[in-house]
Amino acid sequence: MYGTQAINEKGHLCIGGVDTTDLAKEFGTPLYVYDTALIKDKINQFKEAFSQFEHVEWQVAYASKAFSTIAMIQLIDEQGLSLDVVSGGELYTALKAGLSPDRIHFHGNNKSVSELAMALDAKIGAVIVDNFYELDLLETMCAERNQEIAVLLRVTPGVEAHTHEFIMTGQDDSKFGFNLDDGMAERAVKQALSSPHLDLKGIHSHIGSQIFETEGFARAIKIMVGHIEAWHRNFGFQLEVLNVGGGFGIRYTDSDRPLPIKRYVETIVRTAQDEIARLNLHMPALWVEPGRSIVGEAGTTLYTSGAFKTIPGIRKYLSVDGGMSDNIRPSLYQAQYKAICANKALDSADTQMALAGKCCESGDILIKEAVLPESCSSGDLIAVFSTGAYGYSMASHYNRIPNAAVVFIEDGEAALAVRRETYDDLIRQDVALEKLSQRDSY
Ligand SMILES: Cc1ncc(COP(=O)(O)O)c(C=O)c1O
Ligand SMILES: N[C@@H](CCCC[NH3+])C(=O)O
Repeated sequence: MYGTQAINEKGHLCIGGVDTTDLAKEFGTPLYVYDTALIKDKINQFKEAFSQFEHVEWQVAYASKAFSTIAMIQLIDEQGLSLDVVSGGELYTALKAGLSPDRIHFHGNNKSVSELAMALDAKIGAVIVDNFYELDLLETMCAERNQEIAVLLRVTPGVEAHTHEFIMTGQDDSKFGFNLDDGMAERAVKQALSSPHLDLKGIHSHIGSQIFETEGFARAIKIMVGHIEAWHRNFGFQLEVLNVGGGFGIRYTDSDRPLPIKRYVETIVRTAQDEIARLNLHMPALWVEPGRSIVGEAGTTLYTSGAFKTIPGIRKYLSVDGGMSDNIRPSLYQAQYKAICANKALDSADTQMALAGKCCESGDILIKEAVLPESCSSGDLIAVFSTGAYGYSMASHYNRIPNAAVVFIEDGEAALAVRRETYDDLIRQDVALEKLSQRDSY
């Protein structure tokens, strides 16, 4: 159980005081349900952990790739966090939600001219520059507009985080960032410092995602600060911001043992303080970019079960009304999840079955070895936990399945945050070819 989750006297899973069977009736399934009290609790854990350190400036920029909607950005705004965006779409959502542009940081390894123009028009807080192509492009665009912009440079510290290969990002062989080892980062720092329109504030690294230890962050900081000291000595680079990215792990299944948020933050602050003091540098502001650790555990997906089949001696398949179209992570990363039968939450879960999605793809299995009550069958409500990060945001229209609705729950109230797509929404952008519409019928 996570956050405000509880089981009521009817044996139904409740979130924020609301019976999930009522949610399913009102909003339909599949349904992404967010426990906003838990999101706020995670945000507070970051704030409290940083606030222990009196003389440290910090910013927590929520990584909106994990889950970006107008309602979510409004919540981030209300909580006073900054925001990391990685595309024109995420930037547009943030601006439309009313977030102050100076709190927006723009990431991405291939920002287009129009995306950078949108960022410059809005006068966002910082662009995190990923490569030389972007460094040149941004300088040219700023020169044309006679505008200055704050930048950080994304560097790859060569640290391999202990996580799935596809979500490791800090190693040398990566599409992201300037390598520290081969001198590319140093060249980029020199170029940015000599650029009349780029205000180089600092450097950024992100070593990966769903990380369960603090050592990788400490190593990355030590490596980065070592280089910063050399750049300071050699050409007077003054670091104002050290951004160590996101990647803090969460609990998907009972075997996941994430560290408390406080532990990650304390390691980051103490390592930075120690290294900065050791090398006699000026303490920079510390920025982090958590995505998953803010929204992951707060999201639960509700499905209705339908078809089932039992292959004697092999396994039972119970299919639900969603799948890889609303949660690609099991098929993409072999990610593990836990489910319960939300309308039979007090029945003992003792029967192993595969929880299958409805997409036309053998790999569309949400949980290969789900353990559910034996009686769990068609027409039941299945809750899959910890789907708040990279579920909705990575949803697809595969098999032309409309995107599920999103509700936010707080204090016994459910508020619709994203309407369920309709079939008409699906074909809204389709253009019928005139030539074909006018043809004689065969
Ligand atoms: C640059 C950057 N910052 C932040 C994040 C957020 O990571 P997480 O959701 O694991 O906290 C990511 C994604 O992994 C990222 O690439
Ligand atoms: N989308 C990934 C991780 C994000 C990678 C972003 N750099 C996941 O679901 O775990």
